[in-house]
Amino acid sequence: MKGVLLVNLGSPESPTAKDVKPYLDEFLMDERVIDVNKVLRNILVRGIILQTRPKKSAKAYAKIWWDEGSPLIVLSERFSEKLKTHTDMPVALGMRYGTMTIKTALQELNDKGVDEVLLVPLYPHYAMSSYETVVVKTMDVQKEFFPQIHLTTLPPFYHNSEYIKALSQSITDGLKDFEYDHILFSYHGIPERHIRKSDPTRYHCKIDGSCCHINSVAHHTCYRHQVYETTELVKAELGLDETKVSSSFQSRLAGDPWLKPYTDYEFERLAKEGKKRLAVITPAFVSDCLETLEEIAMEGKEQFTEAGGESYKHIPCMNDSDTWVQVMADWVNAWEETGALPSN
Ligand SMILES: C=CC1=C(C)c2cc3[nH]c(cc4nc(cc5[nH]c(cc1n2)c(C)c5CCC(=O)O)C(CCC(=O)O)=C4C)c(C)c3C=C
Ligand SMILES: [Fe+2]
Ligand SMILES: [Fe+2]
Repeated sequence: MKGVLLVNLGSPESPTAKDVKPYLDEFLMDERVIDVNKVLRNILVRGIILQTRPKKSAKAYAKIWWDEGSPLIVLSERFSEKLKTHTDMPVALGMRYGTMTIKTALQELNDKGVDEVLLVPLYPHYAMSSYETVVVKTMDVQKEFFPQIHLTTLPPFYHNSEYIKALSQSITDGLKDFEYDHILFSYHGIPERHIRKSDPTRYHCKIDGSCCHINSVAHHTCYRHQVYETTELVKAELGLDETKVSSSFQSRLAGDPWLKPYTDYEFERLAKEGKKRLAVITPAFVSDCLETLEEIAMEGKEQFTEAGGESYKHIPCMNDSDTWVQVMADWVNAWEETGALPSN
């Protein structure tokens, strides 16, 4: 029997430093997130970052936490529950980090008699720190505990036309009551080094924008190419004015250079350029989370208005919108019926 495994990033158990610390430990000790050798990673993460970050992160989580729990978890659960009403297959939800494990979710499917699983990493774009780590972890768990299960993985869907239409619809809905001067597409950042590491040709990705429009096999795993492609396709779908749209990268940690331009610098630049009314969309995330609700909706608004901006709107992620659930249902049901996976 076929079944679906949805996997998102995960959240701490509660917005306290005590619970944020083990969550961040698991997250940042992932070799695909902080990709240095184990000894150095240990020093960096446990000796430096975890000394101060849990307290700071817990404060941020406390600002966005809901009565039901972490927004990312609650919204992923709502999405999963809605998807169940659109398919005959069993659907389970797991998280890459934290207590809602991939193993438990696979066990749930296994107990229902599922032996063919469609793995759906809940990320539109490929990055070693998001999509790839979910795939590798799920394959490891499957090999060790569920060797009888056959796994198929949904490819990154950043350029799929149904996804682009659903994302565009969410922008149209989000802008119903908001006149904008500019729309900023703010994607989660990654270190530039990750782009080079994920380039199978080892020479294509230059990170300066000179490569992303040249056709290459490297684009299958190039986060930078994929996010710019999403922006371009949405621009075309909605007929947006070229001068009123741009992309940027948020959520960087200190250290090596991350993908530029940085979102917080863009808030200032756009305000100084005279853009008074800014809408921000965060398409690297399908569910709202700390990075959208705190960093963009709260902090971003403050940064933009302090720099001279007047009105600001964060457009929510697609979350459990009917349109987005229907798109996912069409993909998983097509796989159930014919084995086909979504293409462009
Ligand atoms: C080296 C550090 C990090 C990389 C690389 C990274 C990539 C990356 N992350 C997401 C999605 C999310 N990240 C979230 C939170 C978060 N991310 C990092 C670090 C890196 N992410 C940290 C330390 C944190 C925790 C919070 C903090 O202390 O700032 C979240 C939110 C989780 C939640 O509970 O709400 C998401 C989602 C992607 C898609 C990605 C690569 C493209
Ligand atoms: Fe992150
Ligand atoms: Fe590129």
